[in-house]
Amino acid sequence: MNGALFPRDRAVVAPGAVHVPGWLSARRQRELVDACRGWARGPVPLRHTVLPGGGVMSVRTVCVGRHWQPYRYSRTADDVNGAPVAPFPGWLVELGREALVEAYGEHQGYTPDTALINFYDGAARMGMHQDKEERSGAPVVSLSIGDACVFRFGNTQTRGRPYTDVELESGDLFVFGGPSRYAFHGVPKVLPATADPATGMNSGRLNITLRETGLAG
Ligand SMILES: O=C(O)CCC(=O)C(=O)O
Ligand SMILES: [Fe+2]
Repeated sequence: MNGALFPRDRAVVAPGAVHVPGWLSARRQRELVDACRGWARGPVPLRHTVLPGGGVMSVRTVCVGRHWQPYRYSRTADDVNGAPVAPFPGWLVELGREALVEAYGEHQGYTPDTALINFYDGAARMGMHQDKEERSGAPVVSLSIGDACVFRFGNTQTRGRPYTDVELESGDLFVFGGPSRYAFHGVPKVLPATADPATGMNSGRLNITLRETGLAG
């Protein structure tokens, strides 16, 4: 938060992985929360993704642009209600570009076409995984709003160590690209009741990741 007692420093967590604390203003956070609430109302509802082995993710997700299900993208939410997903708005492309300029000093024509919007309650978490359904090697832009969490950012080889635990707070930007694009990462813990209601999130954590899928059509 901008009014934090101890300002947190920007950090390069690994080559190509940049954490920018407090990047989103309170107003932008509220706008994003409103937009995400709208997408959660439809045409595809928030859902707990079911994994091929039968496991159910504790996070609830809705997608924009393309729908993600393990482990592919489609234009329709085939494992939810079959509806076409909401279109990816131009302002979110611009936000992604601004994020890359902030992280790397340039955006190199970044054109994200898909967002995964994850809602975490206090007990939700996300296991270590790679984002690798995209054909494009462009960076992933991650925005966090609401309750803080522990974000674990690892290496490209294994789910385990070495990794770095980063506390992501409301308004934080995290970008991973280049040599870190396919690093394993996850959310071992949400820190309940740390959200400032002024961000529009009374409880829980909202995370938005922007991706360039590189898929045609
Ligand atoms: O919630 C986060 O910070 C990470 C989300 C994530 O890794 C994903 O949606 O693939
Ligand atoms: Fe991910």
